[in-house]
Amino acid sequence: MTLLQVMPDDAPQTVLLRTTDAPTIAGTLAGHGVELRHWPVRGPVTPQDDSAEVLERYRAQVDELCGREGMKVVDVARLHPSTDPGWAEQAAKARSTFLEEHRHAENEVRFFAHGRGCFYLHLEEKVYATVCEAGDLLSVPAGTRHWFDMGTRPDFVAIRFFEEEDGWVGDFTCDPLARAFPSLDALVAVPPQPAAP
Ligand SMILES: CSCCC(=O)/C(O)=C/O
Ligand SMILES: [Fe+2]
Ligand code: NI
Repeated sequence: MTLLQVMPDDAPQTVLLRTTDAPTIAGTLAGHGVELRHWPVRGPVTPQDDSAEVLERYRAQVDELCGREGMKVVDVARLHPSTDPGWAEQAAKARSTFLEEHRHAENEVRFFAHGRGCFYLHLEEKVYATVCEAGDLLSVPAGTRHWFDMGTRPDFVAIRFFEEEDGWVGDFTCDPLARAFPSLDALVAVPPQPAAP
């Protein structure tokens, strides 16, 4: 389930908002220029399905988005749990790549075709932890401070959209704050609180 948890950037244990309500999530993020939309999920993705086939399933939406937003490069980032020796080490290395706060020179546009991951968006003086799941299309404005957690057991397939070949390159802020915030595993382990009457 898509989830948003908002925390002050200087008090990671203080939860200002925690919601799984899709309109509330989209509305809260839209107030900061971040778009969260949904595409219908076109079937499950298994580790055996190749990336070109996954892209082909979303061809119409991908082409429309590229035309509208001037995206020229599309790729598929993915990781699935495996019993292969060395997988845990490979997963930990992949995870650490995105765990430090960074910015990109272009919009970060990602569609989850499978699994989940959490984008932590550092907007003004708050952190918006946004857990995306299959069907979520997130668009984060260029220059937004953020980091990404794929969890200790990464399982996701994400279509990535770039304006330039090197659009994925991050400019790291060297701010260690990311380490103080709840991980993806911790965020999804907490059951949603009932709404106040
Ligand atoms: C879900 S795609 C991998 C994460 C990524 O591309 C990125 O830039 C995270 O900040
Ligand atoms: Fe990023
Ligand atoms: Ni998987």
